Amino acid sequence: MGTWCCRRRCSRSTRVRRSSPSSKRPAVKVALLGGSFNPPHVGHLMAATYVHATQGVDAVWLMPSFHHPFGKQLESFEQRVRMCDALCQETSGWLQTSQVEREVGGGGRTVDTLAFLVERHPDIQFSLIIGSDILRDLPHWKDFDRIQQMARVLVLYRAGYPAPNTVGPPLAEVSSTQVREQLARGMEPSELVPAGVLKVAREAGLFGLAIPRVRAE
Ligand SMILES: Nc1ncnc2c1ncn2[C@@H]1O[C@H](COP(=O)(O)OP(=O)(O)OP(=O)(O)O)[C@@H](O)[C@H]1O
Ligand SMILES: O=C(O)c1ccc[n+]([C@@H]2O[C@H](COP(=O)([O-])O)[C@@H](O)[C@H]2O)c1
Repeated sequence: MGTWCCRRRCSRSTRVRRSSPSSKRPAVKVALLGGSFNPPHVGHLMAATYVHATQGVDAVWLMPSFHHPFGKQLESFEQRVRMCDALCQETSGWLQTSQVEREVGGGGRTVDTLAFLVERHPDIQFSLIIGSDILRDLPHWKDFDRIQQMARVLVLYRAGYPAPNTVGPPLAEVSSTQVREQLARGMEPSELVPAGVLKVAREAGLFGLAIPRVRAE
């Protein structure tokens, strides 16, 4: 019986268990939450927590975009991965960061990422989480029909974006845009972003923040 997680060199102790072909274990269930994560915030954490708590999944993987399909200008992939890792530290280990979009390359289309993951992990059943704000963009997504064949799509009710057939109650009214705006005004968005995520952003001077000076002895 091996263990598996979304990153080859995962340091977390709570990895997703993989069932061997001979065992009768049910398939491992993983929900994917793709996004810019520029930066990750408590809305992402609440969305992932809600799905983990109610939708019968073993793990949730944050999938930061490597190339954003609509060309959004973002902080570097490496720094967004570091911030996602810091968000994952808020959980017992069921939330993990996947760097799969770097591996897949191309235009960052979700259908391509999902096809890659389905082929790589035939023993995992995937769900795809999207917030209800995304519904208006779906006509511009590549092959959304094929996505629905490969994964159960969970549309969460993002506060401010009511839509039919969403799952669950309205989630937090918070966005990365709001966080970036607060940082630009010199405010501390400590109620919107976990402290560990803010620490990464400050130390790396992301979002126009001044890098803290190290005082010489
Ligand atoms: N507060 C929230 N409630 C529910 N879903 C959310 C929330 N914030 C983000 N999401 C969902 O998480 C995914 C990734 O979102 P993303 O990283 O683009 O964050 P964002 O806050 O929308 O960013 P930005 O303000 O930069 O557009 C999307 O499916 C989005 O709908
Ligand atoms: O597949 C597509 O065509 C597609 C088009 C736009 C966005 N997406 C994905 O949707 C997720 C959320 O995007 P965003 O812009 O809200 O950060 C992220 O994983 C994107 O890669 C996917």
